[in-house]
Amino acid sequence: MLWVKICGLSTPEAVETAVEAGADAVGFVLAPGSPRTVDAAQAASLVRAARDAARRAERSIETVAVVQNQTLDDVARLAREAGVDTVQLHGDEPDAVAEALRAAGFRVIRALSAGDYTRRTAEGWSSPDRLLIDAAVPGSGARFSDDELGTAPEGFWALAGGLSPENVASAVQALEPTGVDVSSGVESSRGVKDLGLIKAFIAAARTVL
Ligand SMILES: O=C(O)c1ccccc1NCC(=O)[C@H](O)[C@H](O)COP(=O)(O)O
Repeated sequence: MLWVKICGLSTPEAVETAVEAGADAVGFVLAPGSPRTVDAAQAASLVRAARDAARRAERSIETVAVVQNQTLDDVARLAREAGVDTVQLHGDEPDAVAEALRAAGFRVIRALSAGDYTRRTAEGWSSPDRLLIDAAVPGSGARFSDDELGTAPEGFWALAGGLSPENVASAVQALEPTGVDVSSGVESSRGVKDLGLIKAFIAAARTVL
């Protein structure tokens, strides 16, 4: 089944809606400077809300801290204080950062633009972590064009960037990712999640076989 992550959540209501509607993962932006940014204490409270909702629904939920070009010490501290399962690296973090986070017990998602992914793999780069292929500016609501992604990854990879309840099914049919990730497409205005759009996105993603 398609893995579905709802990202950039900042209220318990939005977290509970995502979990109850069947999301596999929920993401919290711990990178500074975004209208979606939460601090570690807020993220910890959202992680608890996600786990409580998952317990009530008798299902599991993966909690993800989204970071970008922060130091390893900061990222490890934020992830520990927030109590997340997974760290999504959204910048130019060296592989050693991913390795250190794995050694500290976190799962890692490597987020790359389609162009960077294509360039890196052409140079022989590969990653032991799950991949998320995104537009050039993360969280912008922009889509990358399908031809920017030369050959899709072979293992797990999530498609992100400009997805919405209207386009998620056709995007999945075209690119055949293992998962999808959305933030802007489930917002009524930048940084403000719309509970109806969260439910509509998950329902639309679940129509794809
Ligand atoms: O959401 C942000 O503002 C953000 C800031 C810095 C690094 C990453 C950020 N977001 C990542 C995501 O929310 C998703 O992984 C993805 O890029 C969603 O994009 P979109 O649906 O186009 O908003």
